[in-house]
Amino acid sequence: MDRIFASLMNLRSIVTFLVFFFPLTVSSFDLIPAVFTPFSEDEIGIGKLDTSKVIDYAKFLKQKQNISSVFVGGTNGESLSLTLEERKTLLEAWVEAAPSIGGMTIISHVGAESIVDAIALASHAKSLDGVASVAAMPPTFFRPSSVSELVAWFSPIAEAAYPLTIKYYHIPSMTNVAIDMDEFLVAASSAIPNFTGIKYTDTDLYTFTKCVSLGVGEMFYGKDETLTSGMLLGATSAVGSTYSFLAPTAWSAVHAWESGNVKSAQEYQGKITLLINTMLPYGGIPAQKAIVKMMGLDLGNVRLPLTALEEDQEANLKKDLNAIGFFDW
Ligand SMILES: CC(=O)N[C@H](C=O)[C@@H](O)[C@H](O)[C@H](O)CO
Ligand SMILES: CC(=O)C(=O)O
Repeated sequence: MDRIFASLMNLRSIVTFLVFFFPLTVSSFDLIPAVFTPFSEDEIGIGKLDTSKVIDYAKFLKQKQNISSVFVGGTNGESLSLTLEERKTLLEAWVEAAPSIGGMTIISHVGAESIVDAIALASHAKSLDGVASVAAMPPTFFRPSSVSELVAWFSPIAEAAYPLTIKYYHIPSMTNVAIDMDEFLVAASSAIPNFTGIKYTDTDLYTFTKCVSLGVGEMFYGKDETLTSGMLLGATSAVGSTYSFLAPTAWSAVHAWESGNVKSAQEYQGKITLLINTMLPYGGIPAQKAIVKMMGLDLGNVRLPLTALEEDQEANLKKDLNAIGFFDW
């Protein structure tokens, strides 16, 4: 008994020593994968939403990628190729899967071509117990063309999401909506009570910096190939496709940067960029789903008009990934 007590006291002094000399700086910077949507084969070859795979996906993220937040139904989730019902079902599956891995922070993308659908998705997200916040990209066919049009379109969606918070999802390479984000940030912050910032997927770092300098809202960074540049400029978290399978490397980059080890952060960033350069020629989403499959999690196909890699392409991608040493990172 005495020996146990003595060793406990020893343990206590060791812990006291560690805490005193190595104070834990708990970082709030989060890596949030923009999760892919699982499909299974169907008779007509367009892919059937397969939510039965979500639970394995959640476990994979937690156990192999040290991830506890997800961005559901965004670009890489092929949201604009899903029906409204499918998008709701998908979100419900993530909400149901979360407790099995001890909880997850779930951010739901609710943007849609019809504002009516976007409002319906925002209300649906709010109605579920387990969605932390939402984000919305603008319509891409009839596009808002000014800050005021964008605020006018965004406001009712934000209202439907209230009291959940909402971010604007800026991804001009896909939406062709290239409105000045610093001006929008100012206008949206004053007009919309639950607006909390921008998920920023663009290479224009000047505008990103202007947004950060305004000091209103959070800026989520969406270009994995320059994650650490985003951190330097003031990103508060990052949302990206590669954090479904490259998170250990990305976490190393984040931690190196946070502990002031710039050289090491550059090296990890270099790996992320190398992976993306290797993967992109095979096509973004199909290639990344193929990588996840090579790591033991089969999320199935993609939905038309996207097409999955042919077997030989998959083999070549694997060869290229082996050549850069990815599977040992
Ligand atoms: C255009 C696009 O889909 N961007 C994603 C996020 O928003 C990124 O996560 C990219 O997939 C990633 O940076 C690789 O290029
Ligand atoms: C990467 C990202 O944010 C998306 O797929 O929506």
